[in-house]
Amino acid sequence: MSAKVIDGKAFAARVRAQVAGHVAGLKERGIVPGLAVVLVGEDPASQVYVRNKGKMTVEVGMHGIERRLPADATEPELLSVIAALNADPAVHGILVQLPLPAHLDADLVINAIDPAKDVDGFHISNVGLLGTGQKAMVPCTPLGSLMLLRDLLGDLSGLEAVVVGRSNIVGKPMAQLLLAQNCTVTLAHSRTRSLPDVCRRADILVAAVGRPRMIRGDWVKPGATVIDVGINRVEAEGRTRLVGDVDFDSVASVAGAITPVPGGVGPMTIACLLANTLTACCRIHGLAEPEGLTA
Ligand SMILES: NC(=O)C1=CN([C@@H]2O[C@H](COP(=O)(O)OP(=O)(O)OC[C@H]3O[C@@H](n4cnc5c(N)ncnc54)[C@H](OP(=O)(O)O)[C@@H]3O)[C@@H](O)[C@H]2O)C=CC1
Ligand SMILES: Nc1nc(=O)c2c([nH]1)NC[C@@H]1CN(c3ccc(C(=O)N[C@@H](CCC(=O)O)C(=O)O)cc3)C=[N+]21
Repeated sequence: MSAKVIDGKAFAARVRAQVAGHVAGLKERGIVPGLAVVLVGEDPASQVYVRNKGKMTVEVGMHGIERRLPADATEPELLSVIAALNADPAVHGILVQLPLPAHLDADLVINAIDPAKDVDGFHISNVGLLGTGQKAMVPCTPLGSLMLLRDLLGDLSGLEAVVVGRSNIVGKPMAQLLLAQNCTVTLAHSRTRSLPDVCRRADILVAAVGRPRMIRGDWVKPGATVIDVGINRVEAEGRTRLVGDVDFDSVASVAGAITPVPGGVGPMTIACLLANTLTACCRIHGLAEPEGLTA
């Protein structure tokens, strides 16, 4: 192996420590940032994410709120929970855990969140603000990935970036952020022709596909920086473990740097969720925003 393994876990701990420092400062003014997480149903993978988020919210000194609804909750029921959180002055961030059960319209639900409290950055207002280079709430996973890239590479201007996956929650906002950093961006997906050739052009390769170990060493330009967003549960020897969308061993022998799974982008997502909640709280209260925690 030749690649540097990017320690997202350690970086995320530093981001959380910064957030905690700002939260302590706000407390002296009598302000406690509040993050509300809305869960519909009992998706087991979601439960882990929610538990980790809850623990870290309290750790940085924020107020954590959880609203659980049964899997068969109706749209009006869910919308009324969101309306109450929008109106609650103790709540500065609202996250509705995705995916929602199929009978609920996710776009409608997300767009019911007050954009100022939309710490996922999924509301159409925030998507539009990001796309036009205006101040927005930036989706956590792309924001965390960008922080790792800037820390490692500094100025990203002129670099070839290839993002594999075009979801609204990862691929598209990741491409927007890289474009704003003056990368030459290619957004690849399931209809992309000659995907290995496209990937081999990349100085920065971001994998957000949801296919275990799809991207292999011979798809990667020597020295490239590889960000593996994928979180896939696979069965091996009777146990489940997490693997990314990147075949770590073969890619690590070619790449210049790579994020591991677990311990890469995942912890950064949670750290950025807390950073976004802090940013939202400062904006709502008309206070100066903390530096270095936004895109
Ligand atoms: N680390 C973290 O914090 C987070 C990790 N994740 C993980 O990231 C991964 C992606 O998540 P998400 O964006 O929500 O996934 P989606 O399923 O919403 O999107 C997957 C994307 O990958 C594309 N794709 C699927 N198969 C192929 C293929 N064979 N070749 C090329 N492209 C393909 C799809 O293309 P098309 O549009 O053409 O169908 C689609 O654009 C998952 O593993 C998820 O668990 C997600 C969020 C946060
Ligand atoms: N509205 C919404 N916003 C999201 O951001 C969102 C979502 N819904 N639905 C689910 C996906 C997935 N996601 C993860 C975040 C952190 C880890 C994470 O912390 N992973 C750790 C540990 C994982 C473990 O060990 O279980 C790691 O990779 O090291 C994983 C996955 C956010 N998502």
